[in-house]
Amino acid sequence: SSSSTAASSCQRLRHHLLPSEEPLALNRRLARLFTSQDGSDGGDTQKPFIAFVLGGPGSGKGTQCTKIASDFGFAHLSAGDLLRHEIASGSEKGELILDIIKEGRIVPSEITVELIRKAMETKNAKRVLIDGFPRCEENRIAFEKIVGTEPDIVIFFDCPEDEMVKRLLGRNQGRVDDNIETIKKRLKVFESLNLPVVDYYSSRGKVHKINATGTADEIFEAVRRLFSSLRL
Ligand SMILES: Nc1ncnc2c1ncn2[C@@H]1O[C@H](COP(=O)(O)OP(=O)(O)O)[C@@H](O)[C@H]1O
Ligand SMILES: Nc1ccn([C@H]2C[C@H](O)[C@@H](COP(=O)(O)OP(=O)(O)O)O2)c(=O)n1
Ligand SMILES: [Mg+2]
Repeated sequence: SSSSTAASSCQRLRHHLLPSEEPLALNRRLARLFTSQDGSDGGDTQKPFIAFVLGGPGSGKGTQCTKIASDFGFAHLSAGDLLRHEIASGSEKGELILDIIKEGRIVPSEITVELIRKAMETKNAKRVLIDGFPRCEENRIAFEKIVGTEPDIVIFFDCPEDEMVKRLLGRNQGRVDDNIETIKKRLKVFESLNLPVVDYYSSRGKVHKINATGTADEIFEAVRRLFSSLRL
């Protein structure tokens, strides 16, 4: 929005301010008004509501995100899909990403965060699900630095390993990493690098743990309860 709009808003808002109010307090109040959650500014200046969606490989992140997106009006950004899209583009960066994904390892944060940042900018959505990210502390710190914000909530889908393995072996999407050797590596990487990120957000009171066993519909009942309880 242009500065003239801001200036006229400023004038319109003067009567909300006390005569004695300090300029700093005035700026703070204006900033708050312009970032209010009422949706009146079309999403341009407003910080989106961000949910990180975590869980082991095969825990059902993608499946549940599709449902959340359609029922609660979220944009769904899958870090894995963004990386696979880069592979499919045939770029040199894509070749590097493919080599890493085949090994079950984590792609350098600057690559993934840049893809997420661009996708967030393009979608310009008020509510965003970031699926499969951050996968490690390095991912988390790079996001905070480059995007300059933190998630509002973190969803963690808790699923036993044997169930995850069963689901991944039955996924049938032709993925280069859904074979038993790579799956074993991904599970190790999940435990050693991704669980610490969940612990970090737990200590900050942001994690909502959901039991990810049962049918997709049963799990979504718990997910629906959670999202219905949020002030979005
Ligand atoms: N609750 C569930 N029970 C059984 N299979 C499931 C369930 N949720 C998802 N799946 C299937 O398991 C596989 C992995 O699910 P997906 O949503 O891709 O998980 P993630 O994104 O966490 O790897 C997919 O083939 C999906 O259809
Ligand atoms: N933040 C991320 C997300 C995914 N990746 C890579 C490494 C992961 O094993 C693959 C696949 O991720 P994806 O989230 O699609 O996989 P799952 O849905 O958990 O089965 O992509 C990454 O390097 N960094
Ligand atoms: Mg997925």
